[in-house]
Amino acid sequence: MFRDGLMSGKKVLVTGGGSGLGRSFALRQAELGAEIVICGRRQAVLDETAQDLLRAGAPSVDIFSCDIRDAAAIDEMFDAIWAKGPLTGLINNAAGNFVARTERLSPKAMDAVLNIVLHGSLYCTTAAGRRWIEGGQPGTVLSVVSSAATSGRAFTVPSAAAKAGVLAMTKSLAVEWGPYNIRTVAVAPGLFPTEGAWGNLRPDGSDKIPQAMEVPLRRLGDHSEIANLVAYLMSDEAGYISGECVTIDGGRDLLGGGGSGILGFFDFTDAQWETARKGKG
Ligand SMILES: CCCCCCCCC/C=C/C(=O)SCCNC(=O)CCNC(=O)[C@H](O)C(C)(C)COP(=O)(O)OP(=O)(O)OC[C@H]1O[C@@H](n2cnc3c(N)ncnc32)[C@H](O)[C@@H]1OP(=O)(O)O
Ligand SMILES: NC(=O)C1=CN([C@@H]2O[C@H](COP(=O)(O)OP(=O)(O)OC[C@H]3O[C@@H](n4cnc5c(N)ncnc54)[C@H](OP(=O)(O)O)[C@@H]3O)[C@@H](O)[C@H]2O)C=CC1
Repeated sequence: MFRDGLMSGKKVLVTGGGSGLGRSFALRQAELGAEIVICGRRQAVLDETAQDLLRAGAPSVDIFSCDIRDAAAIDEMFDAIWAKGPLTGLINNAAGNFVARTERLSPKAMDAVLNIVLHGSLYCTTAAGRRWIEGGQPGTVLSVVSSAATSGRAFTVPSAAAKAGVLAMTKSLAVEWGPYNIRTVAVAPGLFPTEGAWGNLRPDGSDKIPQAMEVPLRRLGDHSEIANLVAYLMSDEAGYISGECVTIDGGRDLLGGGGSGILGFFDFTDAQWETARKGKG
């Protein structure tokens, strides 16, 4: 689909790039010639993916065990990256999310999600932007949001609120940093199977109908479809796109309110919520 070497000369950090969609984004850009940096909390996951990235063709791969809730740790990571050469792009992909009745959330539970998604994305974005501006270098920030950012989503309220914040950040910085030749864009994925999303968001009994039936195109997304979109948006071919959020969900958001998958939770019993919370769902 793309010319060989589309991403040659690029160096991209994917937060949460060791697994799930982030891993697929990193792999696709490695195939297209980008140097890759990934971070996450689990060292073993990062190590394994680093080998896959080299095999895929990345000219270099760096990994950082870094919790993006920690602004100081992020700054250290960015210093270490810049010491070897500046990034050209950042993908805010790492996230945390789970289903719960909002009125029962503890402050710690709210913070767990907000600190990863909203604070982590803002810390990483400013860590990159500050360095690009000081160095007089262009850059691209792509943030992975969801249709919850615009439509809201019941039972995952901290995530919806955080994603809305990240989308507002994207649109705000497209203006503020445009004169520095820094682009900020977003993608809003629909249903793309990953361990994290399916493990945390689909406890037993929550699917009233088969998941594919929540989608007008009658199927789930394939990782290659969103990885190609992300590669395009990160490339110079998308050089005039800024402040935009591209939805890639087979039309699911147009069903309204986060899809019919929500309906199962209205009838959840206390026992089902407890099972979901313990991760057995
Ligand atoms: C398929 C369809 C796609 C549908 C498509 C819809 C797409 C929506 C868009 C977003 C999708 C995604 O992000 S999918 C990505 C999902 N991936 C992940 O979540 C992976 C990373 N997640 C995590 O690490 C954890 O789940 C998370 C809890 C967020 C953070 O872990 P921590 O170890 O930091 O936190 P913990 O110490 O375990 O918990 C912190 C507090 O949160 C509470 N807590 C934890 N889980 C809880 C739960 N289920 N219900 C209530 N409360 C909970 C704990 O009790 C603690 O509060 P106290 O008891 O008070 O101490
Ligand atoms: N899959 C889907 O259908 C959808 C996904 N999305 C979005 O796509 C993105 C990827 O989701 P998905 O791949 O499904 O999620 P996963 O849970 O599978 O992956 C999340 C990644 O983020 C990392 N991560 C989580 N918390 C932190 C942290 N505090 N610091 C550093 N890294 C962290 C995890 O690594 P580790 O645990 O090792 O830290 C993991 O590699 C997210 O932004 C999500 O909101 C949006 C809509 C739908």
